[in-house]
Amino acid sequence: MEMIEVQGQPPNNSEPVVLIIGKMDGVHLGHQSLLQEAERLATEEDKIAVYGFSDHPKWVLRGDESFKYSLSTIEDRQTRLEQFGVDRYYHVHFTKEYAKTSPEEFVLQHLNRLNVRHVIVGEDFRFGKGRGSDAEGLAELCQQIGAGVSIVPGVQLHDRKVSSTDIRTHVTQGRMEAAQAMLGRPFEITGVVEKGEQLGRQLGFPTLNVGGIDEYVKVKPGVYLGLVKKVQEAPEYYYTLISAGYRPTVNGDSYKVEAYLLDFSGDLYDQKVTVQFLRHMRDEENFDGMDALIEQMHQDEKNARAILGL
Ligand SMILES: Cc1cc2nc3c(=O)[nH]c(=O)nc-3n(C[C@H](O)[C@H](O)[C@H](O)COP(=O)(O)O)c2cc1C
Ligand SMILES: Nc1ncnc2c1ncn2[C@@H]1O[C@H](COP(=O)(O)OP(=O)(O)O)[C@@H](O)[C@H]1O
Repeated sequence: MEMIEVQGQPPNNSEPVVLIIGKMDGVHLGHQSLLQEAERLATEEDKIAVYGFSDHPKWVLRGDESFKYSLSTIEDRQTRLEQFGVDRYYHVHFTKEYAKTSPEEFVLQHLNRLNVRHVIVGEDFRFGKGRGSDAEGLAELCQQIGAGVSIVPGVQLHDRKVSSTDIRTHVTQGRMEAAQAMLGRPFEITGVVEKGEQLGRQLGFPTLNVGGIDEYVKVKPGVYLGLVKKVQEAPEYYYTLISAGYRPTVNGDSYKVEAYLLDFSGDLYDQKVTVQFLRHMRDEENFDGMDALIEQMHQDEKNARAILGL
């Protein structure tokens, strides 16, 4: 997929595009409905493009930490959107300055450079300085640049609209099944295996430490059942016990995600892995000594095997 970095105005473009506006964090069921609409509307000549913002406005403008972290990195979004037929991603740098763009400037100057045939947004879309305009306002302005607009209704799940905000809350509360229901797949993070303190193998539970995951929302500290995928040409999956948290028993100092792969032995250092969270098994505990921790880890493994039929 083509990736275009945008600071302020996007570059001129000649090929016709069907454009979806939104960060698409997580590419959840609601986003997937916008993607289906794009597939439906795009003709042979059209490119399908996403106009996505780099950071959440509530983080950039208000410093609200709960909007700092994401369900997906830009690489994750790229991979996923490509699978849904997207040809191009405009990665728009959302800054305090950019937030001053008026609705008119956004459509008549920015979008007007893109040769947009059709724009697709969700029904609650707001845009422009101070969230000044909405989907209807977009439709009116787009008439002036000869682009059609589709306003796609939100996807409902059990009386709530599927949203990235709700999914982030589910993840931080350890509700992995609920997150999965809204995403249409398990919540996952991708990173590179780093060296830890080499304590795991002494305890009989070697764990790979997943590095480079600072952008992701932090799952609630605890033990999870999940999968590890080795990201390579022919991916391999392993059932896994995941420990996420601060490791109070061993005086851990920072938040870490570690994975103990069932029925695996080998070296995974420096490999790229994806960790998928399937279900929360228990909260993280501060054990009185290593023996109690080891005993509990054996129990965790037993519980996991029982669930998986291993
Ligand atoms: C199944 C499992 C459960 C764990 N549960 C806890 C826990 O409840 N409390 C805790 O402090 N650490 C827990 N840990 C983390 C261990 O303390 C950690 O894996 C160990 O210190 C090894 O660290 P290292 O990989 O950096 O060497 C758990 C690890 C695993 C694999
Ligand atoms: N079943 C397994 N699950 C996770 N990692 C394993 C497993 N078997 C071997 N390993 C390897 O051992 C490393 C973890 O060993 P550990 O003693 O916990 O060291 P570290 O503290 O560096 O993570 C992993 O990064 C991986 O390369």
